[in-house]
Amino acid sequence: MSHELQKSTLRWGIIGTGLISSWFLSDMVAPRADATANHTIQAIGSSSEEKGRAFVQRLGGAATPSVYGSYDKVYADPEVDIVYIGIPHAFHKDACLKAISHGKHVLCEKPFTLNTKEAQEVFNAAKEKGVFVMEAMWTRFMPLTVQLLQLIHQDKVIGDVHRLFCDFGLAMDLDSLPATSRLKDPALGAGTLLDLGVYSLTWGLLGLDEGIASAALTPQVFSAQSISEGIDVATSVVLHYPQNGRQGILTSTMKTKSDPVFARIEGSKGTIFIEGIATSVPRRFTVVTNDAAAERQVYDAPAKVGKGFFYEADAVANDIFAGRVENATMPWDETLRVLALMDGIRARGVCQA
Ligand SMILES: NC(=O)C1=CN([C@@H]2O[C@H](COP(=O)(O)OP(=O)(O)OC[C@H]3O[C@@H](n4cnc5c(N)ncnc54)[C@H](OP(=O)(O)O)[C@@H]3O)[C@@H](O)[C@H]2O)C=CC1
Ligand SMILES: O=C1OC[C@@H](O)[C@H](O)[C@H]1O
Repeated sequence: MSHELQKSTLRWGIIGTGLISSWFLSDMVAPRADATANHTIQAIGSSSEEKGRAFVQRLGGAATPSVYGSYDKVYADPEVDIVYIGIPHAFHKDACLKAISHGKHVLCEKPFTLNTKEAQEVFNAAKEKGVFVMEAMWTRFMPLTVQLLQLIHQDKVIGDVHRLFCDFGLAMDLDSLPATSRLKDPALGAGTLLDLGVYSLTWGLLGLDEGIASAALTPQVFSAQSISEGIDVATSVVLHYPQNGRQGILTSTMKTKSDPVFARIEGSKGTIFIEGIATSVPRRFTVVTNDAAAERQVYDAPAKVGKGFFYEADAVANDIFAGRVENATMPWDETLRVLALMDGIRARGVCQA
């Protein structure tokens, strides 16, 4: 690395000033009683300095970052420890590689890259440079997710898991969006699988099997995608585990909004219902056992301070302070595994919408 990392505070450079960067930044500057690391917003990189300044002003708060009218200046800023990449999917790989080449650590939004090959290139570069890199799959870091997985896999509150259903649907009026929107333009990596289905797939993988990365079981995958104007507007995936007969039915769509109860996990002793404002943000789950006399158990997320991006950010900071280049909850092999499944789903074939 080109500078000595200040051990007590992780200094973030954010590239892109769209929706996710605004959410991430506001979480980073919000005071929190339960923080396990300190963060500061050191720099913002935008396609224009004016846009970057308006972004900082709009968000207000305590952040007084350097504002640059280019991403390159963020990568080159010696005061920046880590680059947060909040730009369209198609640009993730290049942004990661540029940040890494300047010796920066990287937290890159989901999907990490467009495909496995790109991700492997980034991880190879990170390995060579000795920097930390992680896909920002924030849902995995939320305390409610961690608690849920503990109850399923260690405490076995619903016995043997049989099936898991998960949906992420948003009703998007694609006609009203400009052709350049990241949600519409195939060249930017648009489509439900990479944008929304990655969460349904994540819940399926985590709920049906306690192993991740190389410790995970390999499921058979069946899938169908509805393609319209070059992007998948709906994707359905069935995971089948021949090892134990478990099945996951995992869907994403741009046509309709998911029910607030976005997932259901059925086991030999009961069922768990997961709900939230989006499939990426679980706020509550309910355990209903087959024992008719038993009370249903409701588990809520901790009282809301921000959106919840600080859980992943704290984990990243603590890894970096400890000298680790990967995170145990979202290691490189896990990102590669999810991308490989999505590569296969897209290669498998499609129907016109
Ligand atoms: N974790 C989560 O819950 C969420 C994650 N995401 C992820 O975050 C990333 C960005 O999504 P989101 O913030 O919604 O996207 P937006 O369209 O709101 O913003 C993207 C930003 O990227 C920059 N950009 C660079 N090149 C382009 C281009 N050709 N077209 C459009 N924007 C460009 C722009 O910033 P500038 O002009 O300042 O450079 C723009 O504001 C994606 O990977 C997405 O999947 C998105 C929403 C939620
Ligand atoms: O990650 C996401 O979650 C929320 C959605 O609004 C967004 O399109 C997607 O990128």
